[in-house]
Amino acid sequence: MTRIAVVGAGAVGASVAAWLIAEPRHDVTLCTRTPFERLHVETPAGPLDSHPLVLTEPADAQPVDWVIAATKTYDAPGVSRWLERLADAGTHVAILQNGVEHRSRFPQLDRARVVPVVVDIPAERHAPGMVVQRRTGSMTVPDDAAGRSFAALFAHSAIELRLTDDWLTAAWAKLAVNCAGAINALTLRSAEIAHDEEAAELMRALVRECVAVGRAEGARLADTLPDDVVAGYRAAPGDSLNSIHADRLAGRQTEADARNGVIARLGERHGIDAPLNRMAATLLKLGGPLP
Ligand SMILES: NC(=O)C1=CN([C@@H]2O[C@H](COP(=O)(O)OP(=O)(O)OC[C@H]3O[C@@H](n4cnc5c(N)ncnc54)[C@H](OP(=O)(O)O)[C@@H]3O)[C@@H](O)[C@H]2O)C=CC1
Ligand SMILES: CC(C)(CO)C(=O)C(=O)O
Repeated sequence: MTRIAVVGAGAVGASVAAWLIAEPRHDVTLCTRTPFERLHVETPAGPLDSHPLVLTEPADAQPVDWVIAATKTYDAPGVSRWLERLADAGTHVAILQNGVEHRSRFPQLDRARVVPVVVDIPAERHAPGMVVQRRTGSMTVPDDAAGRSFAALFAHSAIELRLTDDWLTAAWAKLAVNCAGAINALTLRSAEIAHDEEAAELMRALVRECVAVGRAEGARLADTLPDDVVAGYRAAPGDSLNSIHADRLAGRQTEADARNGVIARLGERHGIDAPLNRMAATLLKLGGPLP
């Protein structure tokens, strides 16, 4: 039996947990903030239903083989409280979050046992334990021992696991998609807004800043990325909500710093200005959660 704890059973955590639970050799515990009894995930391959063990208090947790952290980036301190109970010297920790700072959010962990995961699984949470996974999607991890063990956990699942020897580039390419999502969060309009040429041009401009800073950090990003990102939004179902837009609608804090602010912050290290991403992060912060 592989003991797995999923910390944060929201849109991504619940989707991933549902697939992990479907493998009988996995002993899966959900570590949540809001309790629920039934986990129901609508996946492109059909519904996955289960009644997993759900803990809400770190004090009740025991060490496991794998911790899968899938909270928002700003909830990293809450994850660390769970890790104090869930992780011992043999535990691996996978960080399923957006942004490019997966490892630096958890400096206390042994680098060899951390798997930073680029998640491309569009999913929406409708109620605690009730999630719609829009696409089967993929997860990209470094092609090292820990990354390969993480991928093996999903061998039975429909989620595609990609191993890469250039995780930095994968993370920045995903950040390019996410930084453009600020336009959805600021206007409160779903993916369809990318068909508006003025909005699309703003998305491209945000991505151009991301490309400049990402390249300075060492990522190999294509010149076509700004157009590719807009094409991706245009190809998505018009009503899809990205997670930062969903956060605003739900009255939650947003990941603006991890998705836009980071481009301005890291840009400063290289003398590259990223005023549009700085503005997006500032407006999302000052705009705060909707009432
Ligand atoms: N949704 C998506 O389509 C995608 C999201 N991502 C990224 O994945 C990450 C997770 O996003 P997403 O799943 O959308 O987020 P959600 O807000 O849907 O889920 C986060 C979950 O973490 C829980 N949580 C917060 N603090 C704690 C804590 N201390 N202990 C236990 N649970 C806690 C929340 O609890 P509560 O229920 O109480 O709020 C919530 O259920 C983000 O970095 C996001 O950017 C990446 C790709 C796609
Ligand atoms: C762009 C998307 C939907 C891709 O999985 C995402 O990362 C998010 O909603 O945060």
